[in-house]
Amino acid sequence: MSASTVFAGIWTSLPIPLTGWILDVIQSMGHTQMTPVQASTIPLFMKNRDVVVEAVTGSGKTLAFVIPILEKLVRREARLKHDEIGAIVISPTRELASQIHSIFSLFLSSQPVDENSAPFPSALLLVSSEQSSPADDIQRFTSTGADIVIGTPGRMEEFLLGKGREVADLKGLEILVLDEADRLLDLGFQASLSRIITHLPKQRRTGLFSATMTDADALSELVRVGLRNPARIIVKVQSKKVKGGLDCGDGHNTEIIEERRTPANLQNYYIDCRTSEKVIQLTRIISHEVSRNKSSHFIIYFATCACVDYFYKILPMLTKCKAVFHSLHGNLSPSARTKTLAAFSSAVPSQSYPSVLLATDVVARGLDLPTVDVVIQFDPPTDTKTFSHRCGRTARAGKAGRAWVLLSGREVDFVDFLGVRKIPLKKQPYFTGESYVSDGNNIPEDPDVSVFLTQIRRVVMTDRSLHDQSVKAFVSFVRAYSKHEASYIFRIKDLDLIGVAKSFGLLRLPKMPELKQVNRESWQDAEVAWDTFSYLEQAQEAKRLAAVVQAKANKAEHKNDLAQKENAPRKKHNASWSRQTDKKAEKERRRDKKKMKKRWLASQPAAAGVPEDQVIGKRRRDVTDGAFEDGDSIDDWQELLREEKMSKRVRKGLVSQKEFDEEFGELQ
Ligand SMILES: Nc1ncnc2c1ncn2[C@@H]1O[C@H](COP(=O)(O)OP(=O)(O)OP(=O)(O)O)[C@@H](O)[C@H]1O
Repeated sequence: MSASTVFAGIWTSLPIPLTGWILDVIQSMGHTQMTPVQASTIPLFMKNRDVVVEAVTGSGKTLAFVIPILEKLVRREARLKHDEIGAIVISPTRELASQIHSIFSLFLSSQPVDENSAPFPSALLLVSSEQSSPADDIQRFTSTGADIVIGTPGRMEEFLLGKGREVADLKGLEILVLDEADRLLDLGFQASLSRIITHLPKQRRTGLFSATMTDADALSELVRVGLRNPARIIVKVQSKKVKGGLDCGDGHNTEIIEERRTPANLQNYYIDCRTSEKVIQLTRIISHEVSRNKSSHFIIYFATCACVDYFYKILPMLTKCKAVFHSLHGNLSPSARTKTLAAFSSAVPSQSYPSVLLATDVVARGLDLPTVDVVIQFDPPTDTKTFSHRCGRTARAGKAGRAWVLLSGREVDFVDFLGVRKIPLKKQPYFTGESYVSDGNNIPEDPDVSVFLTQIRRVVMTDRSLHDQSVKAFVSFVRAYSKHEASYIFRIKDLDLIGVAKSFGLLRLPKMPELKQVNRESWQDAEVAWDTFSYLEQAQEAKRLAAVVQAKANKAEHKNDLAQKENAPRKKHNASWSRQTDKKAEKERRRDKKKMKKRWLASQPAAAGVPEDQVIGKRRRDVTDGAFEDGDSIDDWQELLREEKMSKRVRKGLVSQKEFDEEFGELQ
């Protein structure tokens, strides 16, 4: 660590002296003194206390649990048996778990050879990878044994509660460490963590470590994680701030001491710009950092995996310097992630070839990349804790570092929001270009917005898959934006979506509900021959062409269907017209019958008080006698009889009027 770091004494000043070879390894790392978090945590954790530790990023928390774990295992009266596990460390990401594993390996590989006892076995790493399945984890454990097991929650659960149950003995477990504990106790990991913890013996020490372990987190989780009477260790950072204008009468400004939750050597800046100007500012920050501060190692954070993928393709065309770009996010395969991280961290960047890692929050926590000079948050994170962790990838171990965040419009309120949480930010003026003219009051949109838009579009138009990626990135960004924790600052309705579309260099606006009400005055689609706009990749292009043919066929079919449908209603209309005429004819026929019936009834004895059924009987007789001379068919008269009967049933309530009407139409 640099001279500006406050150290907390030499290693030999610890109340319980460290084992010789462990001390040697620490010295070989170049760490001559303890950091404050190490000086306060190591003695307590070694003395069987549970601990809840909060100290800023890059302050050396890893050794604060690695050393006590090793010391506990070394000091055991009896060595752990082959199938026994003595310590478990859980971390939220595979990268962080691997990093912790490599530190344990450094120690364990340096143990002295003892003729009387076997060396401590290597620590076992449980993370997802193409090379190692959960079955391999079991196989590695049974063949070599492991006193220390490190892993991500999912894989750890699979091991401890799955097949590992049959081969691993947890009775001797002495320590459980949750690194980035607040993240592990978040909703996403909660269920898995609870199952693991319930499975572990209660007689153990537990340590929770994080840079953002707030009191609320710690207290609410103590019971759940099974901590007993823990020691709460908070390492505070204080920095001097010159309060301008507070003149004490001697012409000097007053210096005040302020507490902060970010490393003392981290300078945190924000730039207020339009959404459409974000990419311009990003490229200018990189140029500024390279030329002014000789920075060569950058991490740039984006909101989503799709944004990382897209800007990984676009940014190299826009940055002035010849940077080497890397991309890392959770949708990449484990081996791609490992390769990228190795390439980025081992790169020997120079001012002329800076190394730039584009990433999502999968790289926000815990990763120790000591050479990172600058962190740029292209998109602000969804919560303040992540803000600290992202910034904390630079200014580690006492080194200087700078972090930048781009904020637009109402988002600037986020600065005060962070200030309250002891994360101070300084405003940095907008980086202007050569053609930028401002009249001081009314600042126009940077003319380079249209220059960049044209440039990005030119690139996008070289390959249709870039267009697909741009849309995917845009949509994913809008969706992510609406999930911000500080939703009253990051409001989707305040977001300048056209500005976002411009900075993404979209060729046209996608169809999405968020864009429905948007004023499109300042937007113009790119001129694209969509039918011939092709994919560079042959298989993908062949698929597109096949889809075009299919779409044409579908269209023709659809046209046909439409034509048929257009005819269909006419037919229906005709049909109904003809039905109407039929109905009319039927009506007339029935009216005639009715008249006939009336005439006939008038001539019957019913009029003289003869009961109805007898009348009908008489009628029937008359029918059969051929008493009617007007030539109506017998069928008609039979129907009249049926009708007569049914009307009687209606009157008795045995048949409904509706049924009657259905049967005899408007005869009534
Ligand atoms: N006593 C020490 N003296 C000098 N450097 C140290 C010391 N202890 C650790 N370091 C270095 O400090 C850097 C940061 O350490 P570490 O990764 O443990 O930080 P951390 O507090 O866990 O950070 P984060 O919160 O980001 O996970 C590492 O490069 C490590 O080698």
